[in-house]
Amino acid sequence: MHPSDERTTPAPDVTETDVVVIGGGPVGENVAARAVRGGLSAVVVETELLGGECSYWACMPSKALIRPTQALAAARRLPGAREAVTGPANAAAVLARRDSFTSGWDDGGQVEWAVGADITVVRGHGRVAGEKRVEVTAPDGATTTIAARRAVVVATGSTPSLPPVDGLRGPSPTPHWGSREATSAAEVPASLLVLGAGVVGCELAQAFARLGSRVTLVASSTLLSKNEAKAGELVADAMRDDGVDVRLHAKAAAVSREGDSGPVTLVLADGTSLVADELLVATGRRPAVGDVGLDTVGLPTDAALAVDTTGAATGLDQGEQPWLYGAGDVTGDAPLTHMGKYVARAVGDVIAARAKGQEVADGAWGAHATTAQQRAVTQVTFTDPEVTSVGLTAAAAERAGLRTRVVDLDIAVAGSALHADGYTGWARMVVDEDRRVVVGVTFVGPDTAELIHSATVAVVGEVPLERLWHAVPSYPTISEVWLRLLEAYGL
Ligand SMILES: Cc1cc2nc3c(=O)[nH]c(=O)nc-3n(C[C@H](O)[C@H](O)[C@H](O)COP(=O)(O)OP(=O)(O)OC[C@H]3O[C@@H](n4cnc5c(N)ncnc54)[C@H](O)[C@@H]3O)c2cc1C
Ligand SMILES: NC(=O)c1ccc[n+]([C@@H]2O[C@H](COP(=O)([O-])OP(=O)(O)OC[C@H]3O[C@@H](n4cnc5c(N)ncnc54)[C@H](O)[C@@H]3O)[C@@H](O)[C@H]2O)c1
Repeated sequence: MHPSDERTTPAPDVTETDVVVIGGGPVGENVAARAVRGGLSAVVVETELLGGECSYWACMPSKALIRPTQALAAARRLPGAREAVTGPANAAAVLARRDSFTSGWDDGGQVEWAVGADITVVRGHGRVAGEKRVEVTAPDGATTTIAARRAVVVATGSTPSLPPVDGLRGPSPTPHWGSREATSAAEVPASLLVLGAGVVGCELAQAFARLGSRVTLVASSTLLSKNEAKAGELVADAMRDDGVDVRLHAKAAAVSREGDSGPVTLVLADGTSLVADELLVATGRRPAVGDVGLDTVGLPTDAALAVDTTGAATGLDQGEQPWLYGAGDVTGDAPLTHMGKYVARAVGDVIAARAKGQEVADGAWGAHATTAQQRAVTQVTFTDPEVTSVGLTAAAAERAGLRTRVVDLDIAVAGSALHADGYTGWARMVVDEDRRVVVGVTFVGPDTAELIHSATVAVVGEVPLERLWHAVPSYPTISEVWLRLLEAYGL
């Protein structure tokens, strides 16, 4: 039973509503909130904790683990502040602060928010059960069916995917940490192997290293390989400075463990044996479509739920009035909280608009279109240095057939020099030469997270370079990098 069950509307009370949302993560919550704002009633079916992965095992706890030691590292870069840092981070205090951000894994606050927003929360496992119907299995095993007058939205998120490595395959893989165990860890292991150097692997490898673990990071290629290559290089350098043993182009062959909690061994394809107290497997996630009843409407249960630009499911005949929608990680598109919530707002709004017979604005950048999913996905990887990006990488722009010009430079402006001694940063601007607008930007460097929104506005606004020139960065800030990028371009 969930701690906040008494604040949750019991399932049997609800048999019909306008919109049923399966999955109460950040995305499902936002779909429901927008639908209610549009005058509809909405039920969210949640099997675990309202708020989803993001609130309890992903964004919030991981960032809470990262931020304190980033502040320490920032102080160490500043003579005058550096001298006041007289010891290592207090790991117990960091973990306690992390606990406060997850509300001790109690979703009572979220349930209260939902109730206040006129959203009905039903505890249980939801499955599509044919057109406009959702079957809910309550925690006690009781089953009920909710009819949706307008729409069913699948927002079930994603689950970790294990690589085909001996000892990790099969129904009972070697005990190890996934991102859940890492972000909710009760203590910092003396040594930690991290398999996978994507966003989860990199953020958590550095976080645990800075909290006192001896960390080995095993990357099958380079670090953060979905980003511009330079980003991964700079993060690898910083990791090494933090004492992380970074293994690039390493292939994992087998994993084993002494008992359930003894030391864990990771054998690489070249025969190298790595041993540590704990192993974090962070090799990606897959859409949670397995047990959601998509087969009852003829959709596959082993692939992401494909959707159009209004979030309506494709692959089944929905006519003029779609009833099945998907949003968030389950769609496989940009698995990020802020992008999922952006889609959620469009989905909630479009369901309400269609219900009222209003015109749907689904053209590029229309109110009901999720155009940014294709053209302006933003992401911050909270390593130190942060890796922040929006839109297309240079390679993606080329693949898209654009005639591009790429401007690269080190971030070395008055603002960055003042920000930290020895500030190391890098910027890339990708310009569509035919339209003379920016289609992609990457910044790598301490505290560039707050800089990326300027780039997002430039990309989404399709601001011509000649007009961007008149956006004057304040002196002395790291934003002066914009002026240098435009000068390097030739303005
Ligand atoms: C370690 C880590 C750190 C991350 N950090 C960031 C970050 O800093 N910034 C960022 O933007 N993104 C981050 N992400 C990604 C982010 O967590 C996801 O993109 C986001 O949670 C997706 O939201 P969602 O609502 O689609 O899915 P989820 O948050 O996964 O929520 C889905 C919900 O559906 C429920 N559910 C599933 N199946 C059913 C069912 N059949 N019936 C009822 N309920 C069901 C689940 O219990 C869950 O509550 C991180 C991910 C990880 C793993
Ligand atoms: N700050 C953020 O925004 C943030 C933080 C964490 C996670 N996320 C989201 O969560 C999603 C999942 O993150 P993730 O890091 O698990 O996935 P990912 O897809 O970003 O990275 C997985 C990595 O594992 C590697 N890999 C796969 N098989 C391997 C193997 N056998 N051996 C070694 N490496 C292997 C891949 O090459 C890849 O680099 C991301 O797509 C991201 O959108 C976002």
